[in-house]
Amino acid sequence: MSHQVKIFDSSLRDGAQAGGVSFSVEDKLKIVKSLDRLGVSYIEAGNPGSNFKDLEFFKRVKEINLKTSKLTAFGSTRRKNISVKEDENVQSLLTANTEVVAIFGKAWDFHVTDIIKTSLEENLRMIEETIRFLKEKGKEVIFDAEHFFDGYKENPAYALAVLKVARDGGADCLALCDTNGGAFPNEVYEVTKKVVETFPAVSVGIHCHNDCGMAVANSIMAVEGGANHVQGTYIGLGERCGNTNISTIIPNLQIKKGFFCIPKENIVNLTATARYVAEITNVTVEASTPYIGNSAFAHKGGMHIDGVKKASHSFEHMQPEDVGNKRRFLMSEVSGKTTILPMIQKIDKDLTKNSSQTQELIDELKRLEHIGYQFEGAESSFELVMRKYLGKYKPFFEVNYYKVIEEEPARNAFSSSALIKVRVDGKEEMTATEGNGPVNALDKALRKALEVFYPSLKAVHLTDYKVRVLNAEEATGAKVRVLIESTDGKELWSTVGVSTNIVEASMIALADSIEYKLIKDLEESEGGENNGNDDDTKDISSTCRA
Ligand SMILES: CC(=O)SCCNC(=O)CCNC(=O)[C@H](O)C(C)(C)COP(=O)(O)OP(=O)(O)OC[C@H]1O[C@@H](n2cnc3c(N)ncnc32)[C@H](O)[C@@H]1OP(=O)(O)O
Ligand SMILES: CC(=O)C(=O)O
Repeated sequence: MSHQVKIFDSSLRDGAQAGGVSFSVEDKLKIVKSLDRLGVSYIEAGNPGSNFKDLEFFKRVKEINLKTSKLTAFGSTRRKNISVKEDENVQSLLTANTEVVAIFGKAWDFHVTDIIKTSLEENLRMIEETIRFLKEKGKEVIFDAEHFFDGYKENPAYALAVLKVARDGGADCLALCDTNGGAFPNEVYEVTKKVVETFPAVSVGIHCHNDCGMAVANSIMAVEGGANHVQGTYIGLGERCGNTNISTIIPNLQIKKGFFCIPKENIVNLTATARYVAEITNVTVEASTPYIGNSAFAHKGGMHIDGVKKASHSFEHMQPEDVGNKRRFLMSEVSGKTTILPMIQKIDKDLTKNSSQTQELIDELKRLEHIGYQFEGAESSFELVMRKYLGKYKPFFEVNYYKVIEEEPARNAFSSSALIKVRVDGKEEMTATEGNGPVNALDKALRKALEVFYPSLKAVHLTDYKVRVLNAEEATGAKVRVLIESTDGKELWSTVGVSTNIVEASMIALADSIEYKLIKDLEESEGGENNGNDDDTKDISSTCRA
């Protein structure tokens, strides 16, 4: 049986100290449930002495029957010169009524004398008495030795004396905190090893901040030094530069180093949990986050994609599915033929890497990217380029004419109106609509006109619209790239348009989005691929205008 490292998640306490984060009680309850499902040992869910929200949370969390995690309330030792019983913060920890409490106390003599402004002896009493009191109340107590590494560097005897009184008070775990995030892995290893040797009968934990980008490395080195409890936040959120990222530390310890952190069958849920926690927290997980980020297994360089297709471990340290993530191949000007071949073969299965069309299409991809297109994330637009080039394209509609009018001040909620004329199978349809901006008006007008012929478009709507200025030095004359994301409730797809005119760039992306949906519908109804009109046109100019 592998050695256990207990995972202590503080997303809802230290994570809540991150700029831009504000959890509601409902958010906290949802995150508690998902971390419990994942199987972390402890969930430090709030600071009842700090605010009303956390007090309400600790009342309501009783409704949840946790299966694997122990709920933990966080607070400080008693204040100086009062008894523990008189201390409101300590009382609030009891009110929270959790099985476990984590309390922090100063381990750096400078903080004792200059920040909380008391004597070194009183600080030791504050720590020991608070822990003893909480133990007498039947709590499992984790002692967070705040600033332990900085304290140890300046006054090791005092830092160790702090741990000794915590141990004597009955602490179940001594968590060594790199509160300022300035420690380096070799120091963390040496100091943790010394603490483990000095206090062999008690669990030693590690709590790192990421100010030097070392939080995960430092936590690993603490475990190497004998720590068996790691604190952090699930997606690395925390004050300043964040805390040890739990979604990184779990696979590092469990998959790479052979420790037990969470039930084996839950490792596959690491990515979904990260996305869920991020969604509830209302933040975006950095795409490059190890293991669980959207780009953690995304390959862009043509040679890398070629290598991965031949043998995935040529450019991947592990299988993405093992942590519930996915491999992605990104299409761009640094792609090679291998990258675009699957999409080409979806349209024409007889083409190969050596077909002249494959080379011509990769050249076209690079030409379009050179003039400002970006197909990474807008593969649907390039699929249309390919279909047109390969003659596997049926023009579902033509836009004969459009006009957008802006009116300021607006007469009503709509400041813009659009007039559009489309032709489908020789029949013309003209519509006008209003919108809260020119693109909104155009989008509505285009779909309204085309819904007459293609009712399935009623289900399509935009989920994202992004504009990027490509050559800012041209100021208002600059070229812009518009990326839109659409959905029909079943699938998401992205298309792109480029022009010096933002309305035209949007129109290109909107028309591509509709074309893509219609091709998809046709393929579904035919139960296979759309072979279009098979007239070998190589006109791609109506999709991507140079
Ligand atoms: C490293 C960490 O993450 S530790 C946790 C830090 N997290 C937070 O601070 C978030 C929650 N904090 C809060 O809501 C508030 O700061 C409260 C409710 C705890 C305290 O609020 P206030 O009483 O108004 O005090 P304030 O925040 O201004 O100052 C902190 C006080 O705590 C004292 N203090 C700080 N650390 C400790 C400690 N380890 N033990 C005892 N007292 C401490 C300080 O000396 C200061 O006391 P003073 O008012 O006598 O000077
Ligand atoms: C306890 C804590 O959050 C710290 O010292 O960083």
